[in-house]
Amino acid sequence: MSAVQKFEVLFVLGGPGAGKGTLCRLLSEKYGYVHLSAGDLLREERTKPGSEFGELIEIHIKNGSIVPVEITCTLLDHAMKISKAPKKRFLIDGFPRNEDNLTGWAKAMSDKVLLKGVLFCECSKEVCTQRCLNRGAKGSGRSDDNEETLIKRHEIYIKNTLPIIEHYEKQGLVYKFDSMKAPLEVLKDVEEFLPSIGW
Ligand SMILES: Nc1ncnc2c1ncn2[C@@H]1O[C@H](COP(=O)(O)OP(=O)(O)O)[C@@H](O)[C@H]1O
Ligand SMILES: Nc1ccn([C@@H]2O[C@H](COP(=O)(O)OP(=O)(O)O)[C@@H](O)[C@H]2O)c(=O)n1
Repeated sequence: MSAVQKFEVLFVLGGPGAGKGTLCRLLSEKYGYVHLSAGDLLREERTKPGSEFGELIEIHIKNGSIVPVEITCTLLDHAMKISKAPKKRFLIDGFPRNEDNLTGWAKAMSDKVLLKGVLFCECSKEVCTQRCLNRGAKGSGRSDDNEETLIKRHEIYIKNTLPIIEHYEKQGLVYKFDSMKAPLEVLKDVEEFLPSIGW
């Protein structure tokens, strides 16, 4: 009897506005990897009629704080299960973002998923902030692309997310690249890394 094939996952982390979503979209278009953005899934859940979590999610997003992992992990798990992509290779964007995300994921998902690595989009706070403000000015419609929330998002990134990246770094799982470069250059750098994980 053959062993059940696990879903393969790359986490994509970096500051708010570092370009995680942009990179994931490029990779997904070119290679067919499934892009799952934790933030997008939460925003979608927030607006579902009758969602019991809508209000709680909006409070966290507006405040720049992190939604409890039970909610986020359930959304990710469901999205992975219903994915029809032929190759079960997932880019999980913006997760895990704090200790609660990390432990909740390990508890719920470690049997089903093989973590292949962590892509770390390195970008200065100034550039990240400007990108989010531009995104807001261009009509992202996001309740968190404003200066006040961005200060909090950045603080949470430094205090809660960087230690998660360090945790994975100790395991030799992190691939760092300069996401201040133009999107296609970022893509090219990441493409050099992919063969090392067999993708
Ligand atoms: N490498 C890049 N160079 C310039 N602008 C970028 C780059 N990557 C993303 N952007 C722009 O910056 C904003 C934030 O990018 P996004 O991919 O949504 O970041 P994140 O998912 O990390 O929040 C978007 O408006 C996007 O078009
Ligand atoms: N794992 C996650 C990811 C996002 N979020 C929430 O969603 C917001 C936006 O996250 P995002 O990944 O879409 O955007 P960026 O802040 O990376 O630009 C965060 O500030 C959190 O409030 C969360 O609670 N938990």
